[in-house]
Amino acid sequence: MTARLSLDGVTKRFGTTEAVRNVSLTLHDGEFMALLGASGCGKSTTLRLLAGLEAPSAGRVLLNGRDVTRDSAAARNIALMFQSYALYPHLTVFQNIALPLRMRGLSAVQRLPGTALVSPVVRKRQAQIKAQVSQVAEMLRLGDLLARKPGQLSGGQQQRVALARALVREPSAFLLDEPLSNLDTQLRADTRDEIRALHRRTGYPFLLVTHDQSDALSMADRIAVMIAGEIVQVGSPKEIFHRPQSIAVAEFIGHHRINLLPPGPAGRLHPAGTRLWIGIRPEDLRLSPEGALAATVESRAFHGEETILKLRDDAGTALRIVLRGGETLPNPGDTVRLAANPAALHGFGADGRREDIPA
Ligand SMILES: Nc1ncnc2c1ncn2[C@@H]1O[C@H](COP(=O)(O)OP(=O)(O)OP(=O)(O)O)[C@@H](O)[C@H]1O
Repeated sequence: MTARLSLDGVTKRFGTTEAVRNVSLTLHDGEFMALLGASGCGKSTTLRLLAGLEAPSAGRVLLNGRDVTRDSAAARNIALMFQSYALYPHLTVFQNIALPLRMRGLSAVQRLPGTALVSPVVRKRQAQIKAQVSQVAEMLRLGDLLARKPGQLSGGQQQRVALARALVREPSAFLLDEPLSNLDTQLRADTRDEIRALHRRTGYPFLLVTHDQSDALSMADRIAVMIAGEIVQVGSPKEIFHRPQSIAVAEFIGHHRINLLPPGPAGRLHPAGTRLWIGIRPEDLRLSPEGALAATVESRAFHGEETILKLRDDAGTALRIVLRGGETLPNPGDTVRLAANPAALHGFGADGRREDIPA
């Protein structure tokens, strides 16, 4: 795969705040990458550095292998979409989408009303713009809405107009900053599909910034996990979920927070001879009379399709287990035994890094 857009050892400081620390990251041709991290970890700054809206304090930005660190955002032609759609309310959908083409393809004088009547050049260019807008509008199912103003559109439709406006520019890459955060659950699911489909149809490299792991896990080919200004792991959604490279990533990923058992004697869930922290996801633990780990139930919460038990093991460690079957549920105060498939255990050394658990 060809590298399209990269950060090479980039650091960005705002006064004494180091928002982005020595980040190297490559977005390849045609791939869909998610930049995932908690609020304030430096995701938006990373996008702005890529797009050319911020200059790095150190390091380089590369576009198609060329150093563009000092190039303007306009020269890079990278589409950057924000949480808010930033459409012009007084312009129609057609005019909003056509705007970047008009700015690029017509001079200030040629953009004046009426010039098409007297100039064949302007007429020809306007016909081209109309064709380009129609093609993109069709792709995003906006064909019937071209005469409306943004105020007459739903949130999802406004979002599609913003995508269309970015798309007509034929950008080098698409950077999307939390595009789903203003949407309700159903619209969010539809827009996820929309963005994925747009990516497939256009083949542009996409980088999606999100704090929502479900968005990242469900949409991206690769995920870059960012914590406190640093990229701590890059991998496929399955790798990130099943093989987190550190306790920090393991705790960040997963619908339910992973259980962590401190190093302890063999037995319990610890294999013989290890001094590792053992991570086990709440959905990977099960109740079993022969289970190696004894624990007391502290609370039980029914959530419809699943029940969450909070427990404490005999070494005092708090644990959670998610039950989805129809088993008889223990009550608070009961002592139970827990078992886990050895393949579901994650081992971490004292420095928090992943280590293989000896067989
Ligand atoms: N222009 C700025 N001046 C000073 N500090 C800034 C500036 N922009 C960002 N920061 C700081 O840099 C850090 C990273 O901010 P950034 O907006 O990149 O995070 P984020 O991960 O995108 O957060 P969110 O998900 O909340 O948007 C924060 O501590 C923020 O306060």
